[in-house]
Amino acid sequence: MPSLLLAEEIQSADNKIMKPADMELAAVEKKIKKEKKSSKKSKLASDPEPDDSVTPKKKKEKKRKALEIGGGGGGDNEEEKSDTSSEMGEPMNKSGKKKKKIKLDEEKVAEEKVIEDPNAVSNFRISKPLKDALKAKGIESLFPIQAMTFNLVLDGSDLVGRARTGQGKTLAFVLPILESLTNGPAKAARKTGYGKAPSVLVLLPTRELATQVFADFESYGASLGLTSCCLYGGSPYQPQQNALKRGVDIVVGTPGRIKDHLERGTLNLGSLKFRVLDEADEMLRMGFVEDVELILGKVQDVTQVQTLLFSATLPSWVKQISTKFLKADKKTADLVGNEKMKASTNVRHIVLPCSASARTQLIPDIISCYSSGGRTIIFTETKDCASTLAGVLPGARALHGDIQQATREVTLSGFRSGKFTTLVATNVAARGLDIDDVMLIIQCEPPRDVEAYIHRSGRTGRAGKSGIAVMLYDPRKSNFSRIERESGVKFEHISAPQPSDIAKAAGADAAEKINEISDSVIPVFKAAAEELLKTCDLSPTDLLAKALARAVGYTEMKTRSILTSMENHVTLHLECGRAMYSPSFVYGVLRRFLPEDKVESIKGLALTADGKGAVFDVASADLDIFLAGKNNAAGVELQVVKTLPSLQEREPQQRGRFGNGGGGYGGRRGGGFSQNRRGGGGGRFGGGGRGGNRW
Ligand SMILES: Nc1ncnc2c1ncn2[C@@H]1O[C@H](COP(=O)(O)OP(=O)(O)OP(=O)(O)O)[C@@H](O)[C@H]1O
Repeated sequence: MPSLLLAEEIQSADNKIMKPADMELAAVEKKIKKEKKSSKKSKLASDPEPDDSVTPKKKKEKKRKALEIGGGGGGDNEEEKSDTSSEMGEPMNKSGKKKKKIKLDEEKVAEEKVIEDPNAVSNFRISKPLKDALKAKGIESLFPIQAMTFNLVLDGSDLVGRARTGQGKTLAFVLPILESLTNGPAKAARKTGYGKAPSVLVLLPTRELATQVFADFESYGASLGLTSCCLYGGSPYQPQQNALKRGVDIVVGTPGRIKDHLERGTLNLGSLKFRVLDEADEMLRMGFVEDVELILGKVQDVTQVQTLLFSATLPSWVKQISTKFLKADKKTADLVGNEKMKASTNVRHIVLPCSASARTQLIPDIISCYSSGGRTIIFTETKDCASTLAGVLPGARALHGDIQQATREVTLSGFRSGKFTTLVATNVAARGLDIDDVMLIIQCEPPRDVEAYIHRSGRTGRAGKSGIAVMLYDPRKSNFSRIERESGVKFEHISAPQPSDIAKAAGADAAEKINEISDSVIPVFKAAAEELLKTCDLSPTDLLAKALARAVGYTEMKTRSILTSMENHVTLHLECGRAMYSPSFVYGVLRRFLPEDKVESIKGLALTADGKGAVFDVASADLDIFLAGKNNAAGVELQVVKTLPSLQEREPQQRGRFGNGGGGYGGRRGGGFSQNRRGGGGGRFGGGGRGGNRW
């Protein structure tokens, strides 16, 4: 039975199972030994053994020398500087007083262990060139998943590794593989010379992710003289073929293109020492697993190959299917384990009710409220939705599987470099992508499975930074309780930011900037300003307020409903003293005091969880009609809602072949807003050919 290494266990070089506490103590013991050795040396130096042959003159000379050694150091530490020897060989301070012997004991060194980092790169069997490469990127200490698995991989184990998103799983396999190929067990078997067959194969679910992991292997591998290439679809075969012909150590790629090279005979996997499935659960899912199985099966002797599986999500079925590829004595390093929270703990997870029709107005305000000026990734369920939304959001670009590969690469590099800061993507960007300064993730609706939620929200809050993930949901069509249950996330419930809140912040910002404007503009605008003051009956303050509004792009102030986030709508709560158990019952109550056209105009009708009432949106212009009408209906309570009451959950509508259920938002017959979003061809996210690229 493979041993399960949880967060509290870690493999030592001699295969003893160490707990981090043990490891820390080992480091402490090592430090004590080092301190004792050095204190003995310094003691000897400052307090040599009494020597009978030493005459008084020589003794004085020795003492002077000892004084120099003890007191001559330039160190900061007063003790070091002033540490000198006395006749009794005891260390003395500058004033010549005897100093208490510095006793190095566990407590003292234990205090220092706070300074000593057990995960420091120097504590691991990492060669200097690789250490220097890590240091050049500011990495001096390994993340927990890396520290936990480094020795396991370097010493030859098959491994299943899990850590939450953004916790450094890539280097958890890159570092030990590179070390093993150049200074470890795989070194002898590594092929060399022109046309060498690769020793490492790394499979990823998307081209973008393959490119990203390839970049790590290429930059760190170069420090050890190892070469890599990246094989993914949508790009020319020839350069890939040339690289394989010259010979590489490491091949990174997507299954579709790797399979093509195998069929063409341009890729030989017969000498592999490592097989890695990153985002393993995705790689073993329907649509990939057949290609993956065929590719992994190309090795001649599986006993000579180490297989590593990594992901932030490892549903239970993965463990069964992975036994096909892993040795019986595989190790499991699981930093998530049975913890309830499976998503990133560095992320604020927020839900916000919003109808599909309100998204394009609401999303820019969510970005201005929550992106803190950083980058935003917006996830949609279909490619068409991604393209449509990117087309209407100022400065946004789309990324999905129907876009030409060259355009995808330009888009992603533009997003990484900050040429634009809003990316609208399908799940092609959900996993693994590591992009600096992504502060906000918006999901337009709850995704189909909890893994998608965990990976999408994990594009922010990486490497210990914080982030915000906002998930929009249409109270009538979908709910998020399953995601909440399965991900362990406790969502923060907020209602849509009101346009007035956004405008207020923008206005204050604009007012501040007024003082930065050069006086040179005054003569040009003075006449118009005087004319305005003369002809307009507003006070100067009100006039200035309008000028500020205009400056930040507002010509009117709209309200936004809290149920559907639709502008110029307001949410009402209806009760009638009896249980309200169906929408048609609610329409019947409304017909008792409203004309038919007003009844039909309500939007987003949803029943409250207590079964006593209903909420719905009405046009702000009709509010008085609704409130006046209820006075003629005995027992009817109708009021404007300030905070959304909890609503009856609805099973997400079965999405048709083309995206959603076709019904959509609005009146009784769902006749409101309906998006007939084409989902494209086959595959889970439409479009996409064989495994390689389904989003
Ligand atoms: N030891 C380290 N010290 C500092 N930064 C690190 C360290 N290891 C990795 N990083 C950085 O952390 C970020 C996340 O790493 P990585 O993309 O490998 O995470 P991941 O666990 O694979 O995430 P995901 O589950 O989303 O794929 C990267 O920017 C990486 O450079």
